[in-house]
Amino acid sequence: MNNCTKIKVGVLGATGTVGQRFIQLLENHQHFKVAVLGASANSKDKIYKDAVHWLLATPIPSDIANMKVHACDDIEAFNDCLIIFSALDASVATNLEKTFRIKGKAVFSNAKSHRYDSDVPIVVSSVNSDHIRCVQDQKKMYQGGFIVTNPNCSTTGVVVALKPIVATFGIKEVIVFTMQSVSGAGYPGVPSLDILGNVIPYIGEEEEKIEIETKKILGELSSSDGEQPSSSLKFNDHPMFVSAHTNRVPVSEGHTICLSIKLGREATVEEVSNVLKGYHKLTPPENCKLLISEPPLHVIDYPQTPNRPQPKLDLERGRGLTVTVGRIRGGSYQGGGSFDIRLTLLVHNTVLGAAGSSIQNAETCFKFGYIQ
Ligand SMILES: NC(=O)C1=CN([C@@H]2O[C@H](COP(=O)(O)OP(=O)(O)OC[C@H]3O[C@@H](n4cnc5c(N)ncnc54)[C@H](OP(=O)(O)O)[C@@H]3O)[C@@H](O)[C@H]2O)C=CC1
Ligand SMILES: N[C@@H](CC(=O)OP(=O)(O)O)C(=O)O
Repeated sequence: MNNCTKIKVGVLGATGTVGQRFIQLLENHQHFKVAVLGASANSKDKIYKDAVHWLLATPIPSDIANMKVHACDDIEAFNDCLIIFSALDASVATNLEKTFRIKGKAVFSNAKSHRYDSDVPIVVSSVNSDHIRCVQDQKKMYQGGFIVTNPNCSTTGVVVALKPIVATFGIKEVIVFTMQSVSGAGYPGVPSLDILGNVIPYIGEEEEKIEIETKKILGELSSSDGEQPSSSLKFNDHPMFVSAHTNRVPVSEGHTICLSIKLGREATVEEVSNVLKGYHKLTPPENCKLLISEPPLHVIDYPQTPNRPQPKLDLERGRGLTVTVGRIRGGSYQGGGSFDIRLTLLVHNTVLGAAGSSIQNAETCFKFGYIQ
C-alpha cells in the first residue's frame, strides 16, 4: 500500500501523552496514514509542532510537524477519515466518540467512557480479539460506525499475564498490586513535589477499573438470550474474584504490577511458567511491520534472574508492546494459604497500555474486514 491508498485516520487528543504515542507509532504504518489531528480549543489552528509539548525520544515525524490542529468537535474536518483514534479525557470522549460512531467511523478509544457499554468490547489483541466480532451489531445500529475500547493501562498488563493461565488452569481469585508511573496521569499530571521521593497510595477509580475490566476481557462473548432485541451478542464476565491495590510511584514510564493468583486446578510453578513461555505461539505469524506481530509476553526465569522485570531495563521490549513477566513462584514460602502462584509483570502504559493497543485493535479490524 502506498501513501495514496492507505486508510486515512484522525487522532483526537493528538497533543497529549497518549496522542503523541499515536503519532510516533503510526509513522510509516503499513495500512494507516495520519490525515487529521484534533485537540482542544487551545490548540485549534496552531501547527502541530507549536501546539504540542513533545515528550518522546524520537523526533516529531516530518509530515506531521507542520500539520494544522483542528478542534475535536470540528467533526467535518474528519470527513475523509475512516478511522478515529481517541486519546481524549473521558469527560470529552463520551459524546465525541458517539458522534463519530454515528457518522460511520471506526472509533478506537483509550478513554473509559464506553468500556462498560453492553455493545462495546474492551480488547487487548493478544487476549480477546474474538470479542471484536461484536462490532457487527454496532455497525448495523450506527450506519457502519463502531467503537472498540482498550482497557485501563494496568488492566492491559494484568490480562496479558492472566490469559494463558486462565485458559490452561482456570483462575478463582487474583490480587493485583500496582506501582504505576507518572506518565499514566497524562501531562503535566502529578506535580513533581507530590511524587518525587514519594509514593501515593491512591489513583482515582483505578482499582474499580482493574477489577471490572479484567472480568469483562477474560469473560466470554456469547449469543444473546434475546433480552436485548437490537443485539445478538452478549458479554459474560469471567467469575474470578479480583481485588486491586493501586499506587503512584516516581517512575516516568512503565507500570510494574505484582499478582497473587489462586488457580482453578492444581499446577506446579514450572507448569505455569511453561504455559506463560509458550504464549507467543498463540499469535499467528504476521507481516512483521504490523504492531500485532510483536510477541505479547516475555518470561524472565526465576530464580536465575531474580530482580526483573524493571522499567529501566525491560520497558522497550517488543517496541513497548511486550509484557515482561518475572519472579514466577509459589503462593507463599511456607506453603498452604490461599494463593498458588505469585509473579511480577511490567507493561508499557502509553504503548501497549494505550496507543499501541488501539492500533493493534484497528489492525485486527482491518484484517477481519470490518474497515473498508
Ligand atoms: N497516560 C496513560 O498512560 C494512559 C491514558 N489513558 C487514557 O487516554 C486518554 C488520554 O490521556 P493522556 O494522553 O494521558 O491525557 P493528556 O492530558 O496528556 O492529553 C489530553 C489530550 O486531550 C486534549 N483535550 C483536552 N481537553 C479537550 C477538549 N475539551 N476537547 C478536545 N480535546 C481536548 C488535549 O489537547 P490540548 O493539548 O489542546 O489541551 C490533549 O491532546 C484519557 O482518557 C486517559 O485516561 C489510557 C491508558 C493509559
Ligand atoms: N489511570 C491510569 C491511566 C489510564 O489507563 O486511565 P484510564 O483507565 O482512564 O484509561 C494511570 O494513571 O496510570
